[in-house]
Amino acid sequence: MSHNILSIAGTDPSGGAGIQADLKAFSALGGYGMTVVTALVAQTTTGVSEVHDVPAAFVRSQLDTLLTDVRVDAVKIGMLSNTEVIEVVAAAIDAYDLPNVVVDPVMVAKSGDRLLAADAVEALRTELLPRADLITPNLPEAADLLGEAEAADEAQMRSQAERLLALGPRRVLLKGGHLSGATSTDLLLSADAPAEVLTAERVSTTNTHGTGCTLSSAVAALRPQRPTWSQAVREAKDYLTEALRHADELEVGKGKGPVHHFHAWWGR
Ligand SMILES: Nc1ncnc2c1ncn2[C@@H]1O[C@H](COP(=O)(O)OP(=O)(O)OP(=O)(O)O)[C@@H](O)[C@H]1O
Ligand SMILES: Cc1ncc(COP(=O)(O)O)c(N)n1
Repeated sequence: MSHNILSIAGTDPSGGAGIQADLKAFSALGGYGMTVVTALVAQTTTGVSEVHDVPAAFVRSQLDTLLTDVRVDAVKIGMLSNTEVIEVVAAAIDAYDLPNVVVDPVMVAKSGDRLLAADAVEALRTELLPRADLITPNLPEAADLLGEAEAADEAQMRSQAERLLALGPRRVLLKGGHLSGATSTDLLLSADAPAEVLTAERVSTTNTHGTGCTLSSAVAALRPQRPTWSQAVREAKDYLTEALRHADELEVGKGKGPVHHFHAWWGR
């Protein structure tokens, strides 16, 4: 059986993050990829120069057009720009009863540029988080969602993940990529299963553009093919680590380059 995986996100012309990264991960992991574009972003490995938001009504039009035709087996949600777009996406999750909803609460690109309006964090917290089967915040996003300081160690990550779970998502994957050390550790917390610590070797590379997009998309692609969320998340993390290990083989741009999707797949 084939699986249709939808990305609702913004673009990256350099192909390392956003919808372009999502499609690469879906394809490499055996999903049929589809997209609803929320924002056109002029960005590359060195940063964002301009953002052109797609009007919320046209995001709705893309969703309605697609979802009245095609069955969706999992959804990855990335950059949503503003409150209106968040409301449209939340309404579509309900109206079409979308399954396996993975929300990557994208707020700020690695370059420091904002991808979500500051006044839209509240809508993300109240409208989208409770509709998510899994959320995948990094440490600054977790802090922003909770209105707290950033976690500085694994113990603080654990207590923040618990408070994020209380905001309504079925599961939380809190990513520790922004901490330092020999390993890069994430925490998976859910209401109905024991907490899991996912540890991987910290790959020595500056080519980390789109790691968050890749991880959340890999989970969405794998979830319909695996019996549990835990299994999908663990394999997605392995996939990302492999893609990071081969990132330096690519020659893309002068800044933080992308991870290597297809090599990651060949390595499996
Ligand atoms: N150098 C690295 N080596 C191995 N894994 C890493 C490295 N950097 C990040 N990761 C992993 O990549 C995933 C994304 O991590 P991170 O916390 O950096 O998220 P992010 O900031 O959302 O990514 P992005 O900036 O692309 O949105 C996590 O699983 C994290 O553990
Ligand atoms: C459209 C879009 N979505 C998400 C990210 C975050 O990825 P990163 O933090 O690695 O730049 C991005 N840069 N662009």
